[in-house]
Amino acid sequence: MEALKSAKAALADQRFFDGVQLVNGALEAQAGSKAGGYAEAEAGRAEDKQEILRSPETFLKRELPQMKDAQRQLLAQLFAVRTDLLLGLGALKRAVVDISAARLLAPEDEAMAKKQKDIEGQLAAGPETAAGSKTPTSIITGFLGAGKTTLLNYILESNHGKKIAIIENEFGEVGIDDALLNTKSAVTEENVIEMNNGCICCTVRGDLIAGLKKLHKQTTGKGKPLDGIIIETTGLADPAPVAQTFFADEFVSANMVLDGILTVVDAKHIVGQLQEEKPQGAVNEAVEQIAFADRILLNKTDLVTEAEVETVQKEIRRINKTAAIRRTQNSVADMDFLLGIQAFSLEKVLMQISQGSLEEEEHHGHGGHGGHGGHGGHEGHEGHGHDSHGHDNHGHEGGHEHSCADEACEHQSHKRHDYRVSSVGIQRDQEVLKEKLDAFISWLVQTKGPDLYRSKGVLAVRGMSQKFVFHAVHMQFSGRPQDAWSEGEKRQCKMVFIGKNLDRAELNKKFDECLAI
Ligand SMILES: Nc1nc2c(ncn2[C@@H]2O[C@H](COP(=O)(O)OP(=O)(O)OP(=O)(O)O)[C@@H](O)[C@H]2O)c(=O)[nH]1
Repeated sequence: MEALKSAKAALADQRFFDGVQLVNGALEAQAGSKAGGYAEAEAGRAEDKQEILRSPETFLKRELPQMKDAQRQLLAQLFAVRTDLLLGLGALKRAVVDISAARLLAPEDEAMAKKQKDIEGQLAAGPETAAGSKTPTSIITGFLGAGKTTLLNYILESNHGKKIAIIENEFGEVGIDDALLNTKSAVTEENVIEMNNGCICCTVRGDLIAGLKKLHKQTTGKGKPLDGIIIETTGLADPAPVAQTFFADEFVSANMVLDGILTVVDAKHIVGQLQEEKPQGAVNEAVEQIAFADRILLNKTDLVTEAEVETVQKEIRRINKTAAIRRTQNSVADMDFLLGIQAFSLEKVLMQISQGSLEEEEHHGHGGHGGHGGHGGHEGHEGHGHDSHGHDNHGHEGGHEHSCADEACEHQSHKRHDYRVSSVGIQRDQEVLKEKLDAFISWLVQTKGPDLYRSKGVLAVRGMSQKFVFHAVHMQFSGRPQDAWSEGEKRQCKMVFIGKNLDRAELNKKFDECLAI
């Protein structure tokens, strides 16, 4: 069957969401197929389609006796492929449901029996190893009118077969976004919780926790676990306290995992929004939202020229060098770009940094050739074991880490707006000493925490056979040794910091004090 073949190809390419959608389509077609000899009544077909996606076991127990062998085999394969796709997305609980369905259809298949045992073993191993047992949660942020609700609706309308709940934070007018939401999607009213006490970022984080708890009770507590949660923040919100909730609160960190921060940017207005002068001490929300992003949707590209999009992209790169950028219209992007990105998992940091995919910016220079949509990101780094160049902290960082002899280039850099937010990358081909690293981290978190929006890194610690991997949002730090260095692999340290008023020279100097020389 064509869809099965395509789903297998998607699995091989790690396009997990695409793959899930292909399988869902095929399963729906099977459930709705009169030729299949089941689901006869027209009225029953829509329900069957939902049921085969959401509760395959119930569907199969009822329909199995009427199925022909060929259909059983096809369905078994579809569920087996969807199991692997869900594993790719880290959705362990859903994978168990699917492999159980596949086993119902093909009880003699030993490979499937083994797979079922493995997955159940992983789940039983507890939340630390089974990140998949936590509900992945995405934060959508972006300036007023950028296209956040459009993105939310697009995700909800996509045929991903997932049960996703929404938490919205309204600023000012109550309930507008709620009214705009398309209710024919996977969202049911009971899953929409609005934060009406004002701004989610500073005053109602308690409400967010309460909201998440309520959701958990309404769903997992009733045996109807969610596949995901999306939090849409107001256009004026700082996403940090929302993100920090996932580190700081015990209940939330035990049951939910932050999947990523998606920032929608209005290609036509963003440069003005970024450059808007704020009163002393006040934050520019548009700058912060870009600084925090794991994924950036450069939206409304229909309203600007190609040259303008290029300029906007360069400005974004000056603030955040690691987020992947995708140019969009009406916030339409691949589901794999948006959900299941696991941006906060230590494994992802490790993969991203060890693959060296973050290093291209330096070679491109000029700070602007970053996001070729969907690429894991690009990151400036400080060269190999030597301190970098004479840029001070007057806002010319970001795109100009290299010492540029080109006069025109310098000239251009001095005309640039000073966002005070930039990315600093550090790379050293040396090891660090553990006790000095602890002191560095403690200095970093305590003195720079408020200004440090995002940081992540992979470090080689002397005497440690594993890589020390960390990530942090402001002062919320998470790090641990994982994955051994391979035989012959160069032991090195790579980090990136995104924040306000970052003093590149100071960060380098302090980090160099940790080096084992
Ligand atoms: N031309 C154009 N319009 C778009 C695009 N994406 C969204 N819009 C429109 O822009 C307007 C604002 O979109 P929303 O999705 O409501 O934006 P938002 O970020 O949720 O807005 P707030 O809730 O006010 O912060 C709507 O009228 C959308 O239809 C796009 O790519 N091109």
